[in-house]
Amino acid sequence: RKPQDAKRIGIIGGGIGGCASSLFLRDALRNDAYIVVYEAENISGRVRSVKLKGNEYEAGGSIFHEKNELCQRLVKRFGLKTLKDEDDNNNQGTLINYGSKVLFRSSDWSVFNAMKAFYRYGFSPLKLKPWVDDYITKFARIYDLFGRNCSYSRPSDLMFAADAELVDMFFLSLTDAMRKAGFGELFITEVAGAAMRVNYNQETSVPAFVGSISLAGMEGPLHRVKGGNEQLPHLACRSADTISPTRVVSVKLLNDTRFQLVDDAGQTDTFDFVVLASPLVRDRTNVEFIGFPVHFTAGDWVGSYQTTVATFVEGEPNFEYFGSSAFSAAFNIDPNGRWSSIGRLSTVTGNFPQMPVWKLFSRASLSDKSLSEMFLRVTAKTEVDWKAYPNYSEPPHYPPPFMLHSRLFYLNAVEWAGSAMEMSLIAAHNIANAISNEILGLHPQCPLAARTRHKDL
Ligand SMILES: CC(C)=CCC/C(C)=C/CC/C(C)=C/CSC[C@H](N)C(=O)O
Repeated sequence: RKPQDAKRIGIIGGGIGGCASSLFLRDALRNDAYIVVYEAENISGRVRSVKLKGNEYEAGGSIFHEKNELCQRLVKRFGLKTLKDEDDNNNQGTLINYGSKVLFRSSDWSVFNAMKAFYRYGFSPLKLKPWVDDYITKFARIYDLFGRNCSYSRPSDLMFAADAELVDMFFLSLTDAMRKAGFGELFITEVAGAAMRVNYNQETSVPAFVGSISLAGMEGPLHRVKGGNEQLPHLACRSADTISPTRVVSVKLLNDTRFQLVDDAGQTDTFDFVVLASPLVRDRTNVEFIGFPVHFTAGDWVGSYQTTVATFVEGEPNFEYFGSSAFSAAFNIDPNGRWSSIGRLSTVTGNFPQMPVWKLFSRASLSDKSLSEMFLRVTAKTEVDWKAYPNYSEPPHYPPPFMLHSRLFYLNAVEWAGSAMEMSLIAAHNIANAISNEILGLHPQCPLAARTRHKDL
């Protein structure tokens, strides 16, 4: 094709999903596409590190699972290395708390610990890994589907094509799914509760799909990119022809095949395909849609996002406040607790600074008074406050479609199944397959989608 014939693709949002969409589209379409990524704030979005006293720490999307193939492939492709997110050799134990009451304490997986875990939770700890691994294996069939160029118009269709059981997990709470699988009540409340709190700042009443992702994020093996996860979106975004440092304020349907985007600098551009790679958030009308059918603009797919505050503190914790002697990490399952989790951090290069640095997650900003109760000494601190994840206990109760309208895709729909770096890459790959199949006239033979079974989707 001549450059002027290249299809124009506008990507709204330069987080890991938007940047990966650009990369996967470039892979599939080479010079047949002209790609613009709009990002007014920072490329890499919620996959970001913060600086404290000259060192950098992961502040947002911080880990991926060893079996997360798309993350692994990008790491390899960009010539990066990973750090295994394993305990440092100075691990001083992990606590599960209800406020300042310690419910369970582990030091490492010694025989003694296994006995303690058995005493409190029975056989449940032994069941966890096989249960989570089974879902990870089912989930991994997505990579075969992508290898065949398959794409689906909804997250539930994609999951169903990988394995029907994955979709069943959208309709059960984590608590119910774990009960059904024979896990004990105390284990669900405390261990699954701790996983949900540290990964999503939410409870086990959320759908089992995101719940099992959160357990996978506790079980591991887990990795992160040496030097910082944000390198992945930054390097992926190099595949775009233009990065526009502006915010798209409206998407207008010009006719059935073209869209007009207007940004906050007043620039207008037209595109053949649009990828919305930014969450549709209630009370924060980020993009106006003009000229679309009414059902599209009714807001059924707009949800609320959970505020998570990450506070980074260099200092000495007041371990007594957390009801214990020294520890490396603690999770609080009290739903009204001031803090959700606290853990000692290593830098993005894997070093533990001499003066320990701690990351606290909470639902609201921690006042100086609270911090002075939690720490005997604070020598430096910084805070990142963001709408980190969907609020899974509020609508939409199952994920919105990827395809909002012919040739208009919503990447962050996938977050309503589960929010994780790999999930954004999966949505990006699915959308890139859909767009490139249409441009190249490909019609791959793909397994059936969910609606044949789940009529309500
Ligand atoms: C369906 C299941 C059980 C797994 C799917 C595979 C998958 C997406 C695993 C991801 C595990 C993981 C790294 C979870 C962390 S959750 C969010 C976290 N706080 C972060 O992004 O840093």
